[in-house]
Amino acid sequence: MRVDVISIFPEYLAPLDLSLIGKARRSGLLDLHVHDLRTFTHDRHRTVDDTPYGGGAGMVMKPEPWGEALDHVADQEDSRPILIVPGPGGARLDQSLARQLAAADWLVFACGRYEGIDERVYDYAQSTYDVRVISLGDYVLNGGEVAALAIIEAVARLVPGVIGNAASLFEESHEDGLLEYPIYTKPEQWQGFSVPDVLLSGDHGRIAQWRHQQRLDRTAARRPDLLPPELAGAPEDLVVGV
Ligand SMILES: N#Cc1c(N)n[nH]c1-c1ccc2c(Cl)cn(Cc3cccnc3)c2c1
Repeated sequence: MRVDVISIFPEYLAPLDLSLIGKARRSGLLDLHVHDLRTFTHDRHRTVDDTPYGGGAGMVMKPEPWGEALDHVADQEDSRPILIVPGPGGARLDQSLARQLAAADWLVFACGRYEGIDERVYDYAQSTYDVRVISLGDYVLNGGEVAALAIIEAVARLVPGVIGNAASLFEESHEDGLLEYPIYTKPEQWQGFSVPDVLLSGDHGRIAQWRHQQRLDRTAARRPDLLPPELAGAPEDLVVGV
């Protein structure tokens, strides 16, 4: 998978050099390119913003640098990439959308700042990109970089080979609609807290059943909205493993 990120703060994307994503880059599983939007300005001050037409607070990102940056990136390959523009008004990222994006060969992220990007950039990009506006959720960030980091991590980890133990993907929260079960490791006793006996039993059938029930209980308690329709609305103590 190729990923390009355009930002006025390219150093914000430095965490993508770390851990599993960094390893995926070094192994060639992830081909990541970060571009400084100011590279595509031509004035002495490398201007990327200006006052909004119609008045209003804050500044708007100028269309010209974005147009040049998006043309430059699109010229790198022959295929039609998905352009992801993080924005508070976008489609909310969830695991289903992450899986959809993980199937793409090429993702391009336009990380804006200020009050946002001139609307004509979205229109201009349609001829070359599959444009998607995506939000992390209903809270306010200062720009698109944090969202891009989250989306890239959520997507890249689904690319085969990025996560060493692919089996671990299947029982994670949100992968199949339920939250994850509690996990424990050594020591057996710690600060007066012990590991549930069933996990020490070696009875894999009982362990699997206990873990499934834990997932149902946790989902009922913390995220009842995620429960399958047949269990939605059931009293918490009646959400019994099915
Ligand atoms: N994704 C996401 C996301 C989220 N969940 N909250 N805020 C954002 C987000 C993404 C992109 C930008 C750009 Cl460009 C500028 N701002 C600041 C801003 C704040 C309030 C209203 N308008 C713009 C962004 C906020």
